[in-house]
Amino acid sequence: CLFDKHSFHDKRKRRKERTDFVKCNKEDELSLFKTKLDLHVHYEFIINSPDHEAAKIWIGNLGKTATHALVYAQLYTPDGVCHGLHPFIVQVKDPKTLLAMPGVMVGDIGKKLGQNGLDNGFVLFCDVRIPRENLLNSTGDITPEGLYVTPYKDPNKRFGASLGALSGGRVGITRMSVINLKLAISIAIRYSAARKQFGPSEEEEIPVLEYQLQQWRLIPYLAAIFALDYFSKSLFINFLEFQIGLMMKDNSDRQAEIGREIHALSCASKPLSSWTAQQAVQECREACGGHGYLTMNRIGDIRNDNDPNCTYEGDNNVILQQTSNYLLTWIMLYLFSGKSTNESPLGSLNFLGDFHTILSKVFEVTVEDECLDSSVPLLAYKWLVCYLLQESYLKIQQEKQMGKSDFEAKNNSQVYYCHTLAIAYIELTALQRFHDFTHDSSVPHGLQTVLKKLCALYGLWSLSKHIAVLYQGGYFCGKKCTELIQSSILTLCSQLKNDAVSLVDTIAPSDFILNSPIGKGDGEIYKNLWSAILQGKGALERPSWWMTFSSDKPLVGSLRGKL
Ligand SMILES: CCCCCCCCCC(=O)SCCNC(=O)CCNC(=O)[C@H](O)C(C)(C)COP(=O)(O)OP(=O)(O)OC[C@H]1O[C@@H](n2cnc3c(N)ncnc32)[C@H](O)[C@@H]1OP(=O)(O)O
Ligand SMILES: Cc1cc2nc3c(=O)[nH]c(=O)nc-3n(C[C@H](O)[C@H](O)[C@H](O)COP(=O)(O)OP(=O)(O)OC[C@H]3O[C@@H](n4cnc5c(N)ncnc54)[C@H](O)[C@@H]3O)c2cc1C
Repeated sequence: CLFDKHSFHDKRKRRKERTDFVKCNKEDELSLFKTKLDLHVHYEFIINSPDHEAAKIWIGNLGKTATHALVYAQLYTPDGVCHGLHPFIVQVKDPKTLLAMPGVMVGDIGKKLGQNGLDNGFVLFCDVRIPRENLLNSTGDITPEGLYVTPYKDPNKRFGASLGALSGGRVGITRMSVINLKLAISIAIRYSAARKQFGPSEEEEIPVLEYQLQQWRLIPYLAAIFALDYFSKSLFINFLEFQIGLMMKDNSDRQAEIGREIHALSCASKPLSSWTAQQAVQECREACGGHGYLTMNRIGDIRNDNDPNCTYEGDNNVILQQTSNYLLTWIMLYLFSGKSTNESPLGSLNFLGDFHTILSKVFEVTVEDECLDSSVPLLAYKWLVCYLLQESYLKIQQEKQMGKSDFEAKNNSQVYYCHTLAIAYIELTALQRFHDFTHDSSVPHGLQTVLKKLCALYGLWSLSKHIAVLYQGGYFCGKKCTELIQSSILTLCSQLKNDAVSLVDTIAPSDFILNSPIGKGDGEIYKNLWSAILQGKGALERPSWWMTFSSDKPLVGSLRGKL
């Protein structure tokens, strides 16, 4: 150490006055890491967490398994300047003993609602020294002379680039949620096709899937599987293109634009996919009646395992704001400043080039036959996004005119405006991509019919949640518009009902993986359920407490009050 003790402590003292954020593994958190970080002249960093509130918790694998952590910390240079969040590799455990390294307090946070196959940990640091090389330096570095250097002029841009790693997780979670959706719907549709209940006469009982209500509850989610499956794969391919650009050190404007668009898309695709799955799993649980509540049938586990997809890698409600910020930047840059519109590299903004024309449109469909096509919800969605974009922008301006700060104006414009805007934008993008796919000549003709129906159903059903805004902005007028959307949804559900089991067979994993007696591919729900129940541990045995209870049983009346 080139600092003498005195000067080192002086620096520590000055640091004490600051509250810094250190994020372990990934950036964010509920509990802040109040940490001090010094650059040592021997080019070591020193990390400290002043108290338990500074503990970073929830880190996947850190509780029991991981030996090294990626820590996001505020980087301070010896001149006292803070350069913002940077990623550091820190060894937290000895790989031979799995015991904590000196100065590191690391442990497991305990049982969670789900995902207990993975340990989540906490960590605190006390004077932990790490070499200068442990700073991952793609967005900022320290020279051998101890100077901070970065290729980014704007600290916010450097911060954004540093958070770019989170996009990959969000793209991944979008797909993970689709998998959960597939599992739950496979179980519920197979069960509903086999489970008979009531009927038109005393003698005849019909499968519950024959009921319009059951179809309306489940088949739109089946359509959502196909739409979101295609969309999430296409997003993953976009993400790969972006990663290849990063690896090839592509510094072009296009590469930077792809990064921003992926960020906007993934911050909304994760909410769309995880919320769709979460709502679907609950619907499936109820659609399977009491058996849906039996642990062995798996729906409870799927619900609990999908649940954190709504929270980790950024809470859905929080990251949706990143998407609406992106869209609002577009409107300010290209619309109100009078510049001509540009096309976004991944195409999700291209339709905004016709912003004014789209806004002047109204719903023109008059008969159900025309409404059974995905081009109908697609047009409506384009109008919806343009309208919500305009209204969100105006709402923020209005808040500012009332004297609100930028921070307050944004916060007060989320509900009914920016939040809905981000959701409508991602639903439109998912629908547009699936629509293009189902109309592509490379798709075999024999499959196109059913895929187009699924696409139309997904579009109409998603759109039906925005009916109030469609009337509010004048796209819909009169009750006929809603009637057409509703009757088309029911017609498509009924048309797809006979294909539902075959469609499930194309997406369900093997019975071994699905692991649900009522969801098995053979449809023998009662045989499978009966067999699983009888094989249950202790199913036919007396309760474990019986012996204790009967050998030490109080006499009847002996516990009665003596007075
Ligand atoms: C394979 C799948 C595996 C799944 C397992 C998952 C396990 C889960 C693990 C975790 O949960 S790890 C922890 C994950 N933590 C988070 O996701 C943190 C969520 N919070 C945030 O990302 C930030 O708080 C947030 C960006 C939402 C808001 O931060 P700020 O309000 O300080 O930032 P701001 O909005 O001012 O953004 C600064 C700039 O960075 C940009 N930016 C932010 N994130 C970016 C990103 N990811 N890519 C590109 N740009 C990004 C942003 O657009 C903006 O650009 P502009 O200045 O040009 O407007
Ligand atoms: C199973 C699991 C695994 C995880 N694994 C990891 C991991 O490996 N590494 C890691 O670093 N983290 C991990 N996390 C933590 C996770 O990333 C965070 O929980 C997540 O980012 C949400 O942050 P938070 O918990 O601080 O929520 P908070 O930000 O405290 O949010 C609480 C509530 O407040 C609302 N809210 C917050 N800010 C706003 C706002 N600006 N406007 C409106 N509403 C707002 C949110 O919508 C939310 O409903 C994990 C979490 C879970 C559940």
